[in-house]
Amino acid sequence: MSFLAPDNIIEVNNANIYQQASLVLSGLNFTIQKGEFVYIIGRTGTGKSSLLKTLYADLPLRKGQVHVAGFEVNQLLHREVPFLRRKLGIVFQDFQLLPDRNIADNLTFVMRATGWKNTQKIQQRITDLLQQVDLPGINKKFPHQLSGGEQQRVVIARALINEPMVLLADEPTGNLDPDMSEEILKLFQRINNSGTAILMATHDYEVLEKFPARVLKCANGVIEDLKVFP
Ligand SMILES: Nc1ncnc2c1ncn2[C@@H]1O[C@H](COP(=O)(O)OP(=O)(O)OP(=O)(O)O)[C@@H](O)[C@H]1O
Repeated sequence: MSFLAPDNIIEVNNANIYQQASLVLSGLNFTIQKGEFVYIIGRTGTGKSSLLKTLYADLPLRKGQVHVAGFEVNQLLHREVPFLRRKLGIVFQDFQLLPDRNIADNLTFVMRATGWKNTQKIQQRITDLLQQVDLPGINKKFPHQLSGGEQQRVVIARALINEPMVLLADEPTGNLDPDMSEEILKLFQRINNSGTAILMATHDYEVLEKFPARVLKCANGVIEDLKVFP
């Protein structure tokens, strides 16, 4: 039996991360506290995405223990995974909005899938979320009518629907120019200031310099806790 310390949102103990038969990262030990902002850096192929996928139970953990938002990820049954995902917000590099639905319908789709039933409450939550990401009133627009940065902010709104305790972001600025990236980071800071922990994989050293925070570096099959960049 093991417990998540009350101030920790993520605990990783002696974990190995695999992709198929290959060991990508080994002997991982780190914790992330509630409300922390942490980057994962490392060259391409060093395992940043694989680590995030393990945290949201998209890759099985074969060795070690991982606790995320009160769930022991390595013990989760397949049917329990959605309960973990509801405690998380997940943001990827490619925006992954449904192209044939407007923004309100994109958000409603996820809300209904995660148990929201009351139409009035759904509409109110959409208004609040779009306000939160500085895109009020874009409900009826379609994804292709928005810039990349705007689409990414809608994705972030979608990730915030169920008030996650932690946001996992995989290269969220990977497809954006520097100004748009800065907007996304400012938004992340605001979200973080309101108490949501953020774990963000990135290659973007400009972002690290402008918005310094604790850094976990993936290299040579292990993770080094640099505390702060550089
Ligand atoms: N679906 C997969 N099947 C098999 N091997 C994979 C798969 N996805 C990734 N890998 C391998 O696992 C290793 C780690 O990849 P991963 O995507 O986690 O790295 P990354 O640091 O996130 O890279 P990038 O910055 O390019 O996204 C790489 O050697 C990669 O080739």
